[in-house]
Amino acid sequence: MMESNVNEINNNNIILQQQPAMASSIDIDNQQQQQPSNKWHILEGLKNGHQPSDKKTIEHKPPLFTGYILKRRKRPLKGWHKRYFHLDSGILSYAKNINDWQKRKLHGSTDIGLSVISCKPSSRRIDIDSDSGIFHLKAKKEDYNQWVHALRTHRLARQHEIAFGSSTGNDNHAALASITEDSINSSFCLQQNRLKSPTTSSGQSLIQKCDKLSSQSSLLLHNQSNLNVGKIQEKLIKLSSLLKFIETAPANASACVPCIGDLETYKYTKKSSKLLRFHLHRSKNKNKSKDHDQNGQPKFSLQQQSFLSISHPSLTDDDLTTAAAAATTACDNQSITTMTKNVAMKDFVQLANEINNNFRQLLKSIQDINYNEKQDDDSEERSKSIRISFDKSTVHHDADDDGDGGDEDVFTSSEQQQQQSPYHRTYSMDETSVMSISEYHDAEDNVGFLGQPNRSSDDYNSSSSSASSSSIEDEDDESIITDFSEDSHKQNNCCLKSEQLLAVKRRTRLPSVEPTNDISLWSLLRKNIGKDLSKISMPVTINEPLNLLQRLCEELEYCELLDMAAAMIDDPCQRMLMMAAFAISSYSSSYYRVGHKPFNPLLGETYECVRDDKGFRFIGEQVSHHPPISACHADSKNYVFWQDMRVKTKFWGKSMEIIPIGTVNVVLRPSKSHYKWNKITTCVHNLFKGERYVDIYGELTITEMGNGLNDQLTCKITFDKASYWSGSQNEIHGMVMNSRGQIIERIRGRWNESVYAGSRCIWRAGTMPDNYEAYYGFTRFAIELNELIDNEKPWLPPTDTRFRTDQRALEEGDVQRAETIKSELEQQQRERRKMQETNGETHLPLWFSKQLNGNKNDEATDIYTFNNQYWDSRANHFDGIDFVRLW
Ligand SMILES: CC(C)CCC[C@@H](C)[C@H]1CC[C@H]2[C@@H]3CC=C4C[C@@H](O)CC[C@]4(C)[C@H]3CC[C@]12C
Repeated sequence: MMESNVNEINNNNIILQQQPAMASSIDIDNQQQQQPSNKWHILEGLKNGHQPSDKKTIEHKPPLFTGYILKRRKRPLKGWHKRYFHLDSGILSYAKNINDWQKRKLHGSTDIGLSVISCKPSSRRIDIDSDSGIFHLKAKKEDYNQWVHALRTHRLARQHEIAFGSSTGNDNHAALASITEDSINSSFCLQQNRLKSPTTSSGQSLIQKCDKLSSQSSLLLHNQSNLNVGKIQEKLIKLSSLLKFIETAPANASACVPCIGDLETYKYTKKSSKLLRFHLHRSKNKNKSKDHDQNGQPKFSLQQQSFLSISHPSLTDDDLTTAAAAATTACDNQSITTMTKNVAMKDFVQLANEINNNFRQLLKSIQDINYNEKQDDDSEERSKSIRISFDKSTVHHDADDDGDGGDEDVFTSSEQQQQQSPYHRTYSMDETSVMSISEYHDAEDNVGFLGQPNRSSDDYNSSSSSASSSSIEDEDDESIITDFSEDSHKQNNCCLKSEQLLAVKRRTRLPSVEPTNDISLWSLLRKNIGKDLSKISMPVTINEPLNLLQRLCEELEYCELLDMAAAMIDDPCQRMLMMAAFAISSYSSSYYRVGHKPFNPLLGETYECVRDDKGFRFIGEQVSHHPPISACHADSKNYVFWQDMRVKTKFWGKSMEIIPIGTVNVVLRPSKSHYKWNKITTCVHNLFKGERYVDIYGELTITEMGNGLNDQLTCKITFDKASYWSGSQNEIHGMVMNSRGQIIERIRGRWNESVYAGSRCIWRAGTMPDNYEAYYGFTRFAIELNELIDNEKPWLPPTDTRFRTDQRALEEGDVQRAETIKSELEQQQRERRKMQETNGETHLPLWFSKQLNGNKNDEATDIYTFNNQYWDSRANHFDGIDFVRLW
């Protein structure tokens, strides 16, 4: 039922007709109880026929409900803690305990009318996917049913309130009076904030200002308790109440009538709107005309309806009808409401002005405090003697590097390092910041060189054969390091000494713009709440024309940072900073890439990427199918990089969490230091409606081993969850610690923009190419990854992704062909798997070997290491290799 309705919406067939009243909320409870208890299911939202007069169905003011629930800690895998939750008027807020709640020390709060709630009775889990994040909750046995019931009734009442407003003007006043402090945090504000609607009217900008102010105030309340902010808080509560009232009351006489007409507009815009065809990007003013009427006034009523319908997929097209009908009825009370609303708006403006002035004063005091603190910091920093010994302007490397590196330990001084460096070009960047090299290419013609495919195989043999002989038998990290150090001079030759260097002009745009996507993501995902999605076959239009192996290679976009780190032989701390910047930079491309997912590589698929201009060669292979695991290895004169990764994907109702499991390894050849770090979680919010955005959170810890010194450094980087409270997004902060736990450097920044160590910018993301929104949000480097260069073709194995036909068809914009081929290829893969199973065979990767971790049940911790045979074999045209035919 739900599905068909959603489909109808997606097919633009909104049926404007009344439906008979649905079951009461108690019936819905019963329905819910009939669901299998060991499965996740979603609490149904406002249903057909839930009309304002339908008093039986909607409890207008469900009773306050409070109590303790276990809440999963924000950092993944860190257990549960007991928290006090308070559910009033559809707003769920929580604090550490009841005392804190009474003192208003809230940890968070959300409007559950705007959330998707899913439950799993067998484990008493309740997950709330809200605009302020996902709450994973677990109730006590005796409380579970009551919580579910309370959440359901509050949610219905709240949705009802949002859709229809309170039934009379008086009710609105009552609601206004009864709004408690926590409604300050209501995601009503959050929603405004997230949607970042264009500010065309003064009212709208005030609303945004109010959002900002209330978040700032909460920060101040937490951090500057000695400042007199009580009064401001009071005013903010009032302001927030007014805002809520203004928002929920019908906008004006003309806004009432077009509600139904707007549904038509909605149908139309749905097809054309970039937002709704799941092509998402961060531009803020795109849908200006759609969100505003001719006079530039925001279409509040329409926004609310369409928001409800998509954000709450459980609301059907009929609900829209009902909402529209209710809005029309509300016109009868028009004059009363409009009058009250005008008064409220005046009050709002006055109050906002007062608060503005108050904040100015506060801001000034804080600036004074900050200024004093900064003075202290600066003097401390000046006194620090450790400085980057290497000067960015000295990274001028000559192209005539013969790379034969006769000496064992060639990297003993930074001067020598410069001579040995792989660069065939000169950096001309400001400060130490690193931009995408691809971007640099754009500016300077012919600066990139591709290793000639028919280079002498000796170049490779010398490096990899020796490595392979030792690394296969070496199991522990230490021995791997020894291995690298021993052949480091040989590895220096790896892909840089080419007899004939060929200037390659790489492409700067994809062959075709991304296709429009009108599939119903919701109908695909709704049955899979809480599940790992790797097994679901998705339509090809959800994909971008890159696969996961290529995305792993994309993590090397800012590999210059590794070269810089390698150059800092004598400065472990600065080296660690560069490693940190590199680890952070690998997430930056995700910012514009929320609209699509990469292709899942087929089992045995490989991807190589030889980049002489960047100084590395990369090889990746899909080594396991269930679970899907990708392994990769890259080496350069300065470093070796490898990782294996499996991705767990969880869908929570409105958002999707992507949890990569695996460890990234980098060995810097000159200092022989080995760095390891974990991966962190990516979450795509607003999958169905609103501005889809990606949040990356968790703690990334880089450890250094084997630098030959006793004092081994650790760098802890925290990727903060986007927070309404602090108004922050994409922020990271971290510190480098010595083995005694003393902090020796701090970093901060944003994973999508830049990283600073003190006031020094150590990395900055490259600018995006023109018109990137129409091209999957690809960076310049990403555009280059799937390009099949003629000279390379004869050297690639048949399993190389660049020969994959469905991906190529998608890249060329031929969606239908891509779709047909994709399902054929997946079908063939299933058949191969079946065959293997019946023959009792197991798949063995060609280029990586599995090291069992000893725990049979935990495949996630199996490690795949490079067997060092790929490049040798490639030089011999993969002679004797029996490739699976993948396409
Ligand atoms: C339904 C669709 C549209 C949702 C889109 C999901 C996208 C955003 C997901 C699917 C697979 C994900 C990627 C899987 C693996 C990695 C490698 C990791 O080291 C960095 C994050 C990164 C690169 C993820 C980024 C986000 C990602 C691309």
